[in-house]
Amino acid sequence: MLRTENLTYVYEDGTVALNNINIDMNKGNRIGIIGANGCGKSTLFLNIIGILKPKKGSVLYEDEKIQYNKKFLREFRQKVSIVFQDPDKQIFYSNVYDDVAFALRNLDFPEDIVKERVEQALRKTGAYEFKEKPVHFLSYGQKKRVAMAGVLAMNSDIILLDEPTAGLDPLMTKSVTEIIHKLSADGKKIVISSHNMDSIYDICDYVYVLSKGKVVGEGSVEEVFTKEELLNEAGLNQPWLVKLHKNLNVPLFKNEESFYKYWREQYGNSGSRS
Ligand SMILES: Nc1ncnc2c1ncn2[C@@H]1O[C@H](COP(=O)(O)OP(=O)(O)OP(=O)(O)O)[C@@H](O)[C@H]1O
Repeated sequence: MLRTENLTYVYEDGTVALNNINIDMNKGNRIGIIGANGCGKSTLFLNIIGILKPKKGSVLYEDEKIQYNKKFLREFRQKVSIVFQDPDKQIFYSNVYDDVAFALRNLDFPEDIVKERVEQALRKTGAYEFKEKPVHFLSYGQKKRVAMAGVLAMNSDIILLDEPTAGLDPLMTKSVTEIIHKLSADGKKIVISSHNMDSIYDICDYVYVLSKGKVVGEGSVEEVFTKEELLNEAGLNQPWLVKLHKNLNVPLFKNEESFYKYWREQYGNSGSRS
Protein backbone atom coordinates (compact mmCIF):
# COMPACT_ATOMS: atom_id res chain seq x y z
CA MET A 1 0.00 0.00 0.00
CA LEU A 2 2.40 2.70 1.26
CA ARG A 3 6.07 2.18 1.99
CA THR A 4 9.50 3.73 1.75
CA GLU A 5 12.43 2.09 0.06
CA ASN A 6 15.97 3.01 1.11
CA LEU A 7 14.82 6.55 1.72
CA THR A 8 17.55 9.08 2.49
CA TYR A 9 16.85 12.75 3.07
CA VAL A 10 19.49 15.46 3.43
CA TYR A 11 18.63 19.07 4.32
CA GLU A 12 20.29 21.92 2.46
CA ASP A 13 22.78 22.53 5.27
CA GLY A 14 24.00 18.92 4.92
CA THR A 15 22.06 17.40 7.86
CA VAL A 16 21.33 13.77 7.03
CA ALA A 17 17.90 13.61 8.65
CA LEU A 18 16.95 10.18 7.26
CA ASN A 19 19.38 7.45 6.33
CA ASN A 20 18.23 4.50 4.26
CA ILE A 21 14.77 4.14 5.77
CA ASN A 22 12.58 1.13 4.92
CA ILE A 23 9.12 1.41 6.41
CA ASP A 24 6.14 -0.64 5.28
CA MET A 25 2.65 0.51 6.29
CA ASN A 26 1.29 -2.95 5.48
CA LYS A 27 2.82 -4.34 8.64
CA GLY A 28 0.01 -3.02 10.83
CA ASN A 29 -3.20 -1.05 10.89
CA ARG A 30 -1.93 1.51 13.37
CA ILE A 31 1.77 2.09 12.85
CA GLY A 32 3.82 3.97 15.44
CA ILE A 33 6.96 5.90 14.55
CA ILE A 34 8.87 6.57 17.75
CA GLY A 35 12.17 8.20 18.56
CA ALA A 36 13.78 11.01 20.55
CA ASN A 37 13.75 14.69 19.54
CA GLY A 38 15.43 15.26 16.21
CA CYS A 39 15.52 11.57 15.16
CA GLY A 40 13.69 12.39 11.91
CA LYS A 41 10.00 11.65 12.51
CA SER A 42 8.61 14.89 11.03
CA THR A 43 11.05 14.74 8.14
CA LEU A 44 9.86 11.20 7.41
CA PHE A 45 6.21 12.29 7.35
CA LEU A 46 7.02 15.21 5.06
CA ASN A 47 8.75 12.80 2.69
CA ILE A 48 5.89 10.30 2.79
CA ILE A 49 3.34 12.97 1.90
CA GLY A 50 5.54 14.32 -0.91
CA ILE A 51 6.25 17.76 0.56
CA LEU A 52 9.95 16.86 0.71
CA LYS A 53 11.63 14.79 -1.96
CA PRO A 54 14.16 12.12 -0.92
CA LYS A 55 17.76 12.54 -1.94
CA LYS A 56 17.98 8.79 -2.49
CA GLY A 57 15.39 6.02 -2.45
CA SER A 58 11.67 6.50 -2.77
CA VAL A 59 8.16 6.53 -1.38
CA LEU A 60 5.90 3.93 -3.00
CA TYR A 61 2.12 3.95 -3.08
CA GLU A 62 0.38 0.85 -4.45
CA ASP A 63 3.86 -0.31 -5.53
CA GLU A 64 4.40 2.76 -7.76
CA LYS A 65 6.90 5.49 -6.90
CA ILE A 66 5.08 8.66 -5.98
CA GLN A 67 5.54 11.56 -8.40
CA TYR A 68 6.13 15.16 -7.53
CA ASN A 69 3.94 16.91 -10.08
CA LYS A 70 0.83 18.84 -9.01
CA LYS A 71 -1.65 16.45 -10.61
CA PHE A 72 -0.22 13.34 -8.93
CA LEU A 73 0.13 14.98 -5.53
CA ARG A 74 -3.40 16.38 -5.66
CA GLU A 75 -4.80 12.86 -6.12
CA PHE A 76 -2.31 11.22 -3.76
CA ARG A 77 -3.23 13.60 -0.93
CA GLN A 78 -6.87 12.61 -1.17
CA LYS A 79 -5.78 9.09 -0.26
CA VAL A 80 -3.01 9.93 2.17
CA SER A 81 -3.35 12.94 4.45
CA ILE A 82 -1.42 14.44 7.33
CA VAL A 83 -2.18 16.23 10.57
CA PHE A 84 0.89 18.37 11.29
CA GLN A 85 2.44 18.68 14.71
CA ASP A 86 1.80 22.43 14.76
CA PRO A 87 -1.86 23.25 14.00
CA ASP A 88 -0.91 26.77 12.91
CA LYS A 89 0.82 25.18 9.91
CA GLN A 90 -2.45 23.57 8.91
CA ILE A 91 -5.04 26.25 9.55
CA PHE A 92 -5.29 28.93 6.87
CA TYR A 93 -8.72 30.46 7.36
CA SER A 94 -9.86 32.72 10.19
CA ASN A 95 -13.15 30.85 10.38
CA VAL A 96 -13.31 27.23 11.63
CA TYR A 97 -15.96 26.04 9.18
CA ASP A 98 -14.22 27.52 6.12
CA ASP A 99 -10.93 26.07 7.21
CA VAL A 100 -12.28 22.54 7.53
CA ALA A 101 -14.09 22.96 4.20
CA PHE A 102 -11.01 24.31 2.40
CA ALA A 103 -9.58 21.12 0.87
CA LEU A 104 -12.99 19.82 -0.23
CA ARG A 105 -13.92 23.12 -1.88
CA ASN A 106 -10.52 23.16 -3.53
CA LEU A 107 -11.40 19.77 -5.04
CA ASP A 108 -14.70 21.21 -6.32
CA PHE A 109 -16.97 19.09 -4.12
CA PRO A 110 -20.60 20.33 -4.27
CA GLU A 111 -21.49 22.55 -1.32
CA ASP A 112 -24.10 20.14 0.14
CA ILE A 113 -21.46 17.37 0.37
CA VAL A 114 -18.97 19.85 1.81
CA LYS A 115 -21.49 20.80 4.52
CA GLU A 116 -22.23 17.17 5.39
CA ARG A 117 -18.56 16.16 5.56
CA VAL A 118 -17.47 19.27 7.48
CA GLU A 119 -20.22 18.95 10.08
CA GLN A 120 -19.49 15.26 10.52
CA ALA A 121 -15.75 15.92 10.95
CA LEU A 122 -16.39 18.77 13.42
CA ARG A 123 -18.63 16.50 15.51
CA LYS A 124 -16.16 13.59 15.42
CA THR A 125 -13.35 15.80 16.71
CA GLY A 126 -15.50 17.64 19.24
CA ALA A 127 -14.89 20.92 17.41
CA TYR A 128 -18.55 21.49 16.50
CA GLU A 129 -19.23 23.59 19.57
CA PHE A 130 -16.73 26.26 18.52
CA LYS A 131 -17.35 26.14 14.78
CA GLU A 132 -18.47 29.78 14.71
CA LYS A 133 -15.45 31.08 16.61
CA PRO A 134 -12.63 32.95 14.88
CA VAL A 135 -9.60 30.64 14.76
CA HIS A 136 -7.33 33.19 16.48
CA PHE A 137 -9.47 32.95 19.64
CA LEU A 138 -9.09 29.17 19.90
CA SER A 139 -6.80 27.45 22.39
CA TYR A 140 -3.94 25.26 21.17
CA GLY A 141 -5.92 22.06 21.87
CA GLN A 142 -8.97 23.44 20.07
CA LYS A 143 -6.82 24.32 17.04
CA LYS A 144 -5.48 20.75 17.05
CA ARG A 145 -9.08 19.52 16.81
CA VAL A 146 -9.81 21.86 13.91
CA ALA A 147 -6.68 20.66 12.10
CA MET A 148 -7.80 17.07 12.66
CA ALA A 149 -11.31 17.85 11.45
CA GLY A 150 -9.87 19.25 8.19
CA VAL A 151 -8.11 15.96 7.57
CA LEU A 152 -11.09 13.81 8.61
CA ALA A 153 -13.32 15.72 6.18
CA MET A 154 -11.05 14.49 3.38
CA ASN A 155 -11.96 10.91 4.29
CA SER A 156 -8.61 9.58 3.08
CA ASP A 157 -7.57 5.94 3.49
CA ILE A 158 -4.30 6.65 5.27
CA ILE A 159 -3.89 9.31 7.94
CA LEU A 160 -0.49 10.44 9.20
CA LEU A 161 -0.59 12.06 12.62
CA ASP A 162 2.56 13.89 13.69
CA GLU A 163 2.56 14.19 17.50
CA PRO A 164 -1.24 14.37 17.77
CA THR A 165 -1.23 14.54 21.59
CA ALA A 166 1.75 16.88 22.11
CA GLY A 167 0.79 19.87 24.24
CA LEU A 168 -2.64 18.48 25.13
CA ASP A 169 -3.99 18.04 28.65
CA PRO A 170 -4.88 14.49 29.85
CA LEU A 171 -8.57 14.86 29.00
CA MET A 172 -7.86 16.13 25.49
CA THR A 173 -5.21 13.40 25.04
CA LYS A 174 -7.82 10.78 25.95
CA SER A 175 -10.32 12.29 23.55
CA VAL A 176 -7.80 12.42 20.66
CA THR A 177 -6.83 8.81 21.43
CA GLU A 178 -10.50 7.81 21.19
CA ILE A 179 -10.87 9.63 17.85
CA ILE A 180 -7.85 7.69 16.53
CA HIS A 181 -9.30 4.37 17.75
CA LYS A 182 -12.60 5.21 16.00
CA LEU A 183 -10.85 6.10 12.76
CA SER A 184 -9.05 2.79 12.88
CA ALA A 185 -12.32 0.95 13.60
CA ASP A 186 -13.73 2.68 10.49
CA GLY A 187 -10.96 1.01 8.48
CA LYS A 188 -8.51 3.90 8.19
CA LYS A 189 -4.81 3.17 8.24
CA ILE A 190 -3.17 5.24 10.98
CA VAL A 191 0.49 6.23 11.08
CA ILE A 192 1.36 8.13 14.21
CA SER A 193 4.49 9.69 15.66
CA SER A 194 4.64 10.55 19.32
CA HIS A 195 6.88 10.96 22.36
CA ASN A 196 4.06 9.67 24.49
CA MET A 197 4.92 5.99 24.80
CA ASP A 198 1.73 5.23 26.76
CA SER A 199 -0.35 6.58 23.86
CA ILE A 200 1.66 4.68 21.25
CA TYR A 201 1.40 1.47 23.28
CA ASP A 202 -2.35 1.97 23.65
CA ILE A 203 -3.03 2.91 20.02
CA CYS A 204 -0.56 1.06 17.80
CA ASP A 205 -0.17 -2.53 16.70
CA TYR A 206 3.22 -2.17 14.96
CA VAL A 207 6.11 0.15 15.79
CA TYR A 208 9.25 1.46 14.12
CA VAL A 209 11.99 2.89 16.33
CA LEU A 210 14.05 5.71 14.84
CA SER A 211 17.36 6.94 16.17
CA LYS A 212 19.49 9.60 14.48
CA GLY A 213 17.74 9.15 11.16
CA LYS A 214 17.92 5.35 11.10
CA VAL A 215 15.46 2.56 11.85
CA VAL A 216 17.02 0.77 14.84
CA GLY A 217 14.11 -1.53 15.67
CA GLU A 218 10.66 -2.65 14.56
CA GLY A 219 8.00 -5.14 15.54
CA SER A 220 4.68 -5.55 17.29
CA VAL A 221 4.14 -3.12 20.18
CA GLU A 222 4.61 -5.95 22.67
CA GLU A 223 7.91 -6.99 21.05
CA VAL A 224 9.35 -3.49 20.80
CA PHE A 225 8.26 -2.19 24.19
CA THR A 226 9.63 -5.17 26.10
CA LYS A 227 13.10 -4.45 24.66
CA GLU A 228 14.24 -2.06 27.35
CA GLU A 229 17.79 -1.74 26.04
CA LEU A 230 16.62 -0.78 22.55
CA LEU A 231 14.31 1.87 24.00
CA ASN A 232 17.04 3.26 26.24
CA GLU A 233 19.43 3.51 23.32
CA ALA A 234 16.78 5.38 21.35
CA GLY A 235 16.21 7.73 24.31
CA LEU A 236 12.72 6.40 25.03
CA ASN A 237 10.76 5.14 28.02
CA GLN A 238 8.77 1.98 28.51
CA PRO A 239 4.97 2.46 28.80
CA TRP A 240 3.70 2.17 32.40
CA LEU A 241 1.81 -1.06 31.64
CA VAL A 242 5.03 -2.66 30.41
CA LYS A 243 6.91 -1.48 33.53
CA LEU A 244 4.15 -2.97 35.66
CA HIS A 245 4.46 -6.26 33.82
CA LYS A 246 8.21 -6.32 34.34
CA ASN A 247 8.40 -5.13 37.93
CA LEU A 248 5.31 -6.74 39.47
CA ASN A 249 5.26 -9.88 37.39
CA VAL A 250 1.68 -9.31 36.20
CA PRO A 251 0.62 -10.28 32.66
CA LEU A 252 1.34 -7.79 29.86
CA PHE A 253 -1.84 -5.75 29.35
CA LYS A 254 -2.54 -3.74 26.22
CA ASN A 255 -4.65 -1.08 27.93
CA GLU A 256 -5.71 0.28 31.31
CA GLU A 257 -9.15 -1.32 31.17
CA SER A 258 -7.83 -4.87 30.77
CA PHE A 259 -5.38 -4.29 33.64
CA TYR A 260 -8.14 -3.01 35.97
CA LYS A 261 -10.38 -5.94 35.01
CA TYR A 262 -7.59 -8.38 35.91
CA TRP A 263 -6.89 -6.54 39.15
CA ARG A 264 -10.55 -6.58 40.23
CA GLU A 265 -10.78 -10.30 39.42
CA GLN A 266 -7.66 -10.99 41.50
CA TYR A 267 -8.20 -8.68 44.44
CA GLY A 268 -11.82 -7.47 44.31
CA ASN A 269 -12.93 -3.86 44.23
CA SER A 270 -11.02 -2.87 47.37
CA GLY A 271 -7.74 -3.50 45.52
CA SER A 272 -6.30 -5.58 48.41
CA ARG A 273 -5.88 -9.35 48.62
CA SER A 274 -8.90 -11.05 50.15
N1 LIG B 1 15.01 22.82 7.66
C1 LIG B 1 15.99 22.13 8.24
N2 LIG B 1 17.28 22.37 7.92
C2 LIG B 1 18.28 21.65 8.48
N3 LIG B 1 18.10 20.66 9.37
C3 LIG B 1 16.83 20.39 9.72
C4 LIG B 1 15.72 21.10 9.19
N4 LIG B 1 14.59 20.59 9.72
C5 LIG B 1 14.99 19.61 10.56
N5 LIG B 1 16.32 19.48 10.55
C6 LIG B 1 17.13 18.49 11.29
O1 LIG B 1 16.77 17.20 10.86
C7 LIG B 1 16.79 16.27 11.94
C8 LIG B 1 15.43 15.60 12.05
O2 LIG B 1 14.47 16.58 12.44
P1 LIG B 1 12.92 16.25 12.60
O3 LIG B 1 12.21 17.53 12.87
O4 LIG B 1 12.50 15.43 11.47
O5 LIG B 1 12.96 15.35 13.92
P2 LIG B 1 11.75 14.85 14.85
O6 LIG B 1 12.06 13.45 15.19
O7 LIG B 1 10.46 15.16 14.21
O8 LIG B 1 11.96 15.78 16.13
P3 LIG B 1 10.91 16.23 17.28
O9 LIG B 1 10.56 14.99 18.03
O10 LIG B 1 11.72 17.17 18.11
O11 LIG B 1 9.74 16.88 16.61
C9 LIG B 1 17.22 17.09 13.17
O12 LIG B 1 18.61 16.92 13.33
C10 LIG B 1 16.89 18.52 12.78
O13 LIG B 1 17.76 19.43 13.43
